[in-house]
Amino acid sequence: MLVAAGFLAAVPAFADKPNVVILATGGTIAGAGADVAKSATYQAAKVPVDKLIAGIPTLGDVAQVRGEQVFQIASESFTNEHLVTLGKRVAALAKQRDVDGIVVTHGTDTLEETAYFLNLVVHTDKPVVVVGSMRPGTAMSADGMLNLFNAVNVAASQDARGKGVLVTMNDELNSGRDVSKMVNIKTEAFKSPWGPLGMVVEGKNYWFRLPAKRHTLNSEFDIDKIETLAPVEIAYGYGNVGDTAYHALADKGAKAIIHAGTGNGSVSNRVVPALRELRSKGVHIIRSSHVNAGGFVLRNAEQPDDQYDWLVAHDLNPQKARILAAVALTKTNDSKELQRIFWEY
Ligand SMILES: NC(=O)C[C@H](N)C(=O)O
Repeated sequence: MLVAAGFLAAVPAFADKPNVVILATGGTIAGAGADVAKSATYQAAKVPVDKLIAGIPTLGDVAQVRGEQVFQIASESFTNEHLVTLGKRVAALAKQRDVDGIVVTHGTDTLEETAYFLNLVVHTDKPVVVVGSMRPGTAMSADGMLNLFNAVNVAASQDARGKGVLVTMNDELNSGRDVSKMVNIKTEAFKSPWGPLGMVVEGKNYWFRLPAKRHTLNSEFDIDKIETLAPVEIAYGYGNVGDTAYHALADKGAKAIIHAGTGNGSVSNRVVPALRELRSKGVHIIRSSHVNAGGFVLRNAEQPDDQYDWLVAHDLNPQKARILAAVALTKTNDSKELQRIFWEY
């Protein structure tokens, strides 16, 4: 069962404090290891949200906090159905007058996908903050406690409103649109290719820039009108690549294939004929780049997108491009419209 929503925990606080709801989905921030030395070998998604909240008594000084256990999973197991369920819950809470901000605790493996998804589909200017940790709470120097404390502070603050979905990891305030997991073993794991929006230090936000792309209230996508996401898959580009994966994904019903390309989103000449054939059968081909520090793919760079009617993901990495395509295809199948959406979001 996907949903186990329900009131689970509350931290006593003064009535004049902002109301923050923590939606817990699992991940390492809810992880547990066999002993304090186990910072990397542990089990994710073990600790319930009431225990996470109880572990940070100072949260009560910041906000009236209550928790809901939406899922208890490692984030690599997130599906489109999880995204839609979570998005609808965030949107419903954001409409409540007695909710000032929302925190989503999440595994870090797909945190960047969920944060971008919520940024695209939840119509609110209230702070929505997605947070995880790289070490379980049972480990020495666990990072989840401070990350969650920061997230609640940001969700409770007026100055975080209208900035889109945010991610608080390692004291940085990053846009959910831009941020990506860059390394899997350090607490400084999340970076945005265009830099953080700000810092959160000792419960205070320090802002340096604003998101330029459309999000939340200014988005044409609305989770209240979305029941299912379009099937979009990713295939990886590398030396000696063949076209088997592309054909297999299309045969299984992919409406779009994100080409996680080399360099400029380049496509091997061993693959080009297959992609042209799939496009002629109606599958959208979206070129992105899997370069580590952030790609930048332009139309007609390396491949004649205008001639082939392919799309480019611009600076979105393959997994974020999948999210945008899966959302956008719920509204349009027109390639010009889809390309406009990729420039605007
Ligand atoms: N650090 C983490 O949270 C990793 C974990 N596999 C997850 O994404 O749930």
